Amino acid sequence: MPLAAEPDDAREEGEDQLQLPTTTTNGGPALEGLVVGSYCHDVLIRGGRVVGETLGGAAAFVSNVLDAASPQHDALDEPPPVVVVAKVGHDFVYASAPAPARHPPLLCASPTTSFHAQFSETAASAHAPDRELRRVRACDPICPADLPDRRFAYGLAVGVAGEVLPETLERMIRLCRAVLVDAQALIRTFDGDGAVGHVALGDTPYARLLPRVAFIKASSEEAPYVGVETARRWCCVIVTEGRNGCRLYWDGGEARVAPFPAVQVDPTGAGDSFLAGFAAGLLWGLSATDAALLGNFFGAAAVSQVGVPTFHPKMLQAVRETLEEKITKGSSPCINGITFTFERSNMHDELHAGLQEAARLMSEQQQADPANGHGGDICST
Ligand SMILES: Nc1ncnc2c1ncn2[C@@H]1O[C@H](COP(=O)(O)OP(=O)(O)OP(=O)(O)O)[C@@H](O)[C@H]1O
Ligand SMILES: O[C@H]1[C@H](O)[C@@H](O)[C@H](O)[C@@H](O)[C@H]1O
Repeated sequence: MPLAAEPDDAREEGEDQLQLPTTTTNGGPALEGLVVGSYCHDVLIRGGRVVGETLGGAAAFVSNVLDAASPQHDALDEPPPVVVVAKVGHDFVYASAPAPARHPPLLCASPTTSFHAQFSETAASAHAPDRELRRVRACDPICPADLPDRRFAYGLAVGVAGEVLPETLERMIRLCRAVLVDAQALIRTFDGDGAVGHVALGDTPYARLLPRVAFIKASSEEAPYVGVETARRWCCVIVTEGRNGCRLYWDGGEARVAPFPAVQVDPTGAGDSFLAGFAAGLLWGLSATDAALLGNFFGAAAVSQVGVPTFHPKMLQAVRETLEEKITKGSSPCINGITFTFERSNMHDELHAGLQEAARLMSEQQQADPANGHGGDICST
């Protein structure tokens, strides 16, 4: 399978002079990540009433998880760096929220992207959306020239409003050893009213880039537009299934990965947090199927709070201890290898059990602080 495990070698003139990732004190390459996608304003509406206004944009959820869950570098005692390329307007109201404060966006003359999420009064089903999204404002797209001129260990293309242009994704592929893509960045359409729809990936200019992407993640609703059977010939496809966990499809195999229990108060950002947890799992050296456990864990954490979640230090400590205990010292980050391992390892079930313990701490935290997440339950009827 042509996984882009090395920086893409079809480079443009001048790109050979780009700075390679700096090396760490132990001689290994610094696993710097590149996240591309804009922050946005989310307005949550239910029964015609605004029930929440939050920071949104996949980049906010993704960087929140990567900062919390990436393995710490032994020598530096801090997670490897993540560079976020996001755009907002002067009207952006969340500049001091933790994720944008750590990863400041580029300021544009156009307004911040804004979504209205209309929640259904009835429970969602497997393939029916739990909310209808409308893009009411759109910031400028992110262009290739907005990306830093250096190489990264991995990249996440996580647009929400069509801001990751095909040429920007192509540039990411050139700069990053492995690129993970959220299908929502590629297949969303917006009608005159801003209502979000989907187009078949095969009919977009992104389709030709798929063989140079390592992983594409889609929700069950988006999966038919991605075309799992075709896409899996090119890269590993991950389909998230809400409270049922997820499935992985690669050329020659597939796996189902069990979920973690959660009391869902707001589904927003579940897919974003899943993808970041999955990437963090690869950084820890897990196989793709094992890394999806960490994806499911952070997806469950996201739905337990309204907006971008806050992780309790005890819960994060439990996650780290589980990973440190299960992962053999010296195992190299999967994302940094020549090829990826997809199959579940023989410690998959133990890893699930260890993370389940951390999930228990998370739900205790939620019960102790029901207002956690800025204002209650968006979902229940
Ligand atoms: N109710 C839930 N309970 C436990 N885990 C959940 C729940 N909902 C979502 N998750 C976790 O989050 C992952 C992503 O969820 P989902 O499939 O709903 O993505 P999505 O539709 O892209 O989400 P969003 O668009 O809201 O970000 C799931 O694969 C699962 O691991
Ligand atoms: O903040 C959310 C979130 O990033 C979702 O993943 C995306 O689907 C929405 O468009 C966005 O408003």
